[in-house]
Amino acid sequence: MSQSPLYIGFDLSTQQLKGLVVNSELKVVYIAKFDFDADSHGFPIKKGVLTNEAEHEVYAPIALWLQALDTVLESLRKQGLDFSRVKGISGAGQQHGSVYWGDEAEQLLRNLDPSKSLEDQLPAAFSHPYSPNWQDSSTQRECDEFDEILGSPEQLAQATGSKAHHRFTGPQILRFTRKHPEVYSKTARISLVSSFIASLFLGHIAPFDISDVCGMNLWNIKNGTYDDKILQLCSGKFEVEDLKRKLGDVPEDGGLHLGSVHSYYTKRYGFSSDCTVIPATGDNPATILALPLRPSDAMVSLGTSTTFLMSTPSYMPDPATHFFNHPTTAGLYMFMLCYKNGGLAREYVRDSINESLKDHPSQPWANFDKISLESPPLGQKNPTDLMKMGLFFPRPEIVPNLPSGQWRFTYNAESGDLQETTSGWSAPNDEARAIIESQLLSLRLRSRGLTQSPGNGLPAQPRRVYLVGGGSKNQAIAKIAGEILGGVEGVYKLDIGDNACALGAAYKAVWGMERQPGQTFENLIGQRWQEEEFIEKIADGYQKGVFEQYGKAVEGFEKMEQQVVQQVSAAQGAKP
Ligand SMILES: Nc1ncnc2c1ncn2[C@@H]1O[C@H](COP(=O)(O)OP(=O)(O)O)[C@@H](O)[C@H]1O
Ligand SMILES: O=C(CO)[C@@H](O)[C@H](O)COP(=O)(O)O
Repeated sequence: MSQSPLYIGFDLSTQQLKGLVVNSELKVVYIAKFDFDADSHGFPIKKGVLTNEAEHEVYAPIALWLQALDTVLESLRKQGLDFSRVKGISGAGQQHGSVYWGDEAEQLLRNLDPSKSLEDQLPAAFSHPYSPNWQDSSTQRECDEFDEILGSPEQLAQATGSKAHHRFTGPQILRFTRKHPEVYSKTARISLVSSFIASLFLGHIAPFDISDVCGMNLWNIKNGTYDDKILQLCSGKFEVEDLKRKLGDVPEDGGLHLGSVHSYYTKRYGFSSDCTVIPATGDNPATILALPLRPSDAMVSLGTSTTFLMSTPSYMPDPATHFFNHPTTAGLYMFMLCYKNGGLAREYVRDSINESLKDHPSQPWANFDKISLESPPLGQKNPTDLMKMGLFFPRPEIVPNLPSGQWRFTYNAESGDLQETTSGWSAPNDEARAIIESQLLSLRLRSRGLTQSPGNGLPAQPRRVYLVGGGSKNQAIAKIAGEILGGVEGVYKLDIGDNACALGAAYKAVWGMERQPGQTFENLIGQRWQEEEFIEKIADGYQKGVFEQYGKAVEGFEKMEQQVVQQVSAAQGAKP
């Protein structure tokens, strides 16, 4: 029994690298974490990234991730992991980030020396030492060009699953060709963060993953190929064939055996030489693999970003949302909403509440949670009071596309009257519940086309809402999520809380290695899944009355967003 196989999932996210080990029964046996700000040395980063505010650039040093990988493996060894039992490795990478490899990359990867660290020997493999981060918003010009190339943002979304977004890899590459033309011409290959993780383990450059490639604005989802017209645009003044070589092929099978782990890992850590690398995917696609998700379920990932995820057989792209190929199952898609102002925006409110109370409790969220739970929905002490709602964006937002700023409104649900005002607002306390509500109302507004009535005359809503990511520990958020999003069976959290994407990546490795011919991910994981052990109900879902009241608030919220977008466009002199 001691030799039973183990599988590792790595999660290379914005603020940390995690390694999580599971057995064939899907039980977690080891977890190691490297927090970029707290545990790294030699990088002047904040929250995992560097910024160049003048150009709205956000990027991460790649050498930091190399330091993190050896440290996480070392930590697993110290915990007693017998690496020889590990039969498969997969990973989850923050989406859209790109890694630029130079001419010597393949040779350096092939000849990794186990007596040296990755950080000591790989920096020369990169033509550029930084990876543009998903929080970057430097590519407005390129996004405009991408949105036009097929005729409209709608047509780009129809082809690639998304309209152009600042963080998407295609616009980022086009900007790179303009800002760093010499470096681009010296770049042999481009990886996503996901394929970068797989490459480090393989000892050569791994292909893109079938789901994560959809985060580039380059892949035609229905045709299953790169879109030639878009590639032509993306290559800028360079040859399109050269860009194709840099990007490489995209295998369709998310469980493909890419090859065995490089001898660096067998010699340095004791991995078995038959340990197999399975394609790593994006952190959001990996998150939906952390449980056998049904098409009627919703997941909300409360990480640095907030994302809303559903698995669906319907491909219904729209400029306000994202569709990706499902990471394991052909014919299914992942629907996603993504917000930049997630965890860090909530932290600002949390910190200003602690500051105003001059109270810095050991559990920093204690005051924020207490105040949110004591505040009535939408700030309405009486049903006739005006609803309070706002937008809280310390960083430029994705949906809606707005610059950083704060806007506060009151809304009369009976008359439809909406007023921009701070009167009646008591800052910062009213902002605690308001920021949670604001983020969740936006999710409800944009996902309502995908939910259905569960029957018995109930309104359309998810069957269950699963919360994952760092914020899933938060009781106040869970309660308000149930009130706003509903969920006939309730709001749940995974037993492993904020490690869902690493877990999904580990499950992907289990499936890749142990599946029978033709066996789907859902079938294999569904058979081994132990609901009572793996998930916990943390809040009620649908509650009659409050759900309907929030339904009225969604109408006001939509109006409020439109008004702010118009105001900002008018101020910028652009059309809305
Ligand atoms: N108790 C809590 N309540 C609300 N948010 C929390 C709590 N604990 C952690 N967080 C949030 O979780 C975020 C990190 O989540 P995580 O999923 O680990 O991040 P990543 O984006 O790096 O994957 C932090 O930004 C923090 O604000
Ligand atoms: O840009 C997106 C998705 O489109 C982000 O969700 C990134 O994938 C980073 O996620 P976290 O670090 O917050 O997990």
